[in-house]
Amino acid sequence: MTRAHADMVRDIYLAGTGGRKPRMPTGLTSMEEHARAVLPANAYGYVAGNAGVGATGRANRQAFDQWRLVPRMLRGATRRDLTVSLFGQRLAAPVLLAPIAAQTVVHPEGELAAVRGAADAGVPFVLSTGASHPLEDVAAAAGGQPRWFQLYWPAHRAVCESLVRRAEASGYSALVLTVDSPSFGYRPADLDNGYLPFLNGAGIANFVSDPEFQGGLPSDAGEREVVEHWARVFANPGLTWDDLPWLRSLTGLPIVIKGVLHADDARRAVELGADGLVVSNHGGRQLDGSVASLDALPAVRAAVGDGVPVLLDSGVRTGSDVVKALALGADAVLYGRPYVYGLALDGQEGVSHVLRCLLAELDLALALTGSGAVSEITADLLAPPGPLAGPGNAEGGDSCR
Ligand SMILES: Cc1cc2nc3c(=O)[nH]c(=O)nc-3n(C[C@H](O)[C@H](O)[C@H](O)COP(=O)(O)O)c2cc1C
Ligand SMILES: O=C(O)C(=O)c1ccccc1
Repeated sequence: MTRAHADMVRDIYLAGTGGRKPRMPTGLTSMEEHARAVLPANAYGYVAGNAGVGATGRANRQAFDQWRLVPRMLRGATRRDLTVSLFGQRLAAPVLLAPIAAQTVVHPEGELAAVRGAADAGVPFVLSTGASHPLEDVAAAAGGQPRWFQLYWPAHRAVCESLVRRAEASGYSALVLTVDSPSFGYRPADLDNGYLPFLNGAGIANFVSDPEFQGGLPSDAGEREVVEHWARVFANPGLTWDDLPWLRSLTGLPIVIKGVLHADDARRAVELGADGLVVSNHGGRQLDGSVASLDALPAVRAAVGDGVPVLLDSGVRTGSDVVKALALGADAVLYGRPYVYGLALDGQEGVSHVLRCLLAELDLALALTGSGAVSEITADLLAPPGPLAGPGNAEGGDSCR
């Protein structure tokens, strides 16, 4: 990296003096309202929607808001090193794009544009099993840039193995096994809209392109039969920890378990061969009323010790949020909905714009906390959590969008 990310901010200020404005908003929480204005209501509801009354969605944001950073002065802040190492891979920043299914519902190019935007910013992309494009096509669009594959473990082991082999063959360098969705949560927005993206084909590309999946279908199967077969194969509510050694024996790729919130589950995952964890409540879309991810993080970190990579998602919006997550024990974060709003607004450009904003803000947050490198972010940057103040927070804070 030849220029600090924060140089982008200076460029925008300088451009501003010439009367030019950036085409997209730079406020990372305002992406959402801009995207809402351009998206059909059902697509917006699918992305922004939470489970139940949205209690966990709000809790995710409140957890970030109640921690305050204590900036440190005069430590020298000309250069910041944002890079981190995970599973022997060097990352430009402690940020990856979260797996988000069915992205053609917000932009016709879907994950192809998103992965290109991620590659522009040097940020790894985590592709969902429920992607709108086959994983091989997304790998090709990524060029040489790093990518991980998120696995929803199908009901049929042959399909599971096939997805893993395809991911290996296409250069995905880690598997993210999501364990918090034995079934999808109770999501009123989608239920009210009668909107399930996979029903119109947006989230089943990795299945219809899979030889093992195809093998379970008559050759003349119609659309309805394909979706019904998908519904049988996709979900695996019977999965238990006892299945994990089979996956472990199947692949040499690092296995990262996503959706862990309890210290005992974290320990168990690691005992059974997981290489890393994502502390996540699926952005408040699964069990409404469940604990905020950030609140669950310290106990998970304590349970597995310092040697195991622990990532966090759910509610990360700003550079300061990334600093808070790292200060509380995360090695990196998954960035979710905001990049999908960028995708909705301007495809590949929109995604890279959102990431440039995030990395610029993170770079500045390091400068302003007197941290020369990500490794210098420690718990002593945090003030004890205090009560939330201000009219916005009195109503329950930002919604988690
Ligand atoms: C529209 C949408 C689709 C998602 N699809 C998946 C998925 O296919 N697999 C998965 O593991 N997580 C999925 N997630 C969860 C994200 O990976 C991540 O945990 C969540 O978005 C974090 O919350 P945030 O975006 O509010 O920060 C999805 C989230 C959203 C918003
Ligand atoms: O909406 C989700 O959270 C999700 O995980 C998903 C997965 C597959 C298809 C559609 C949504």
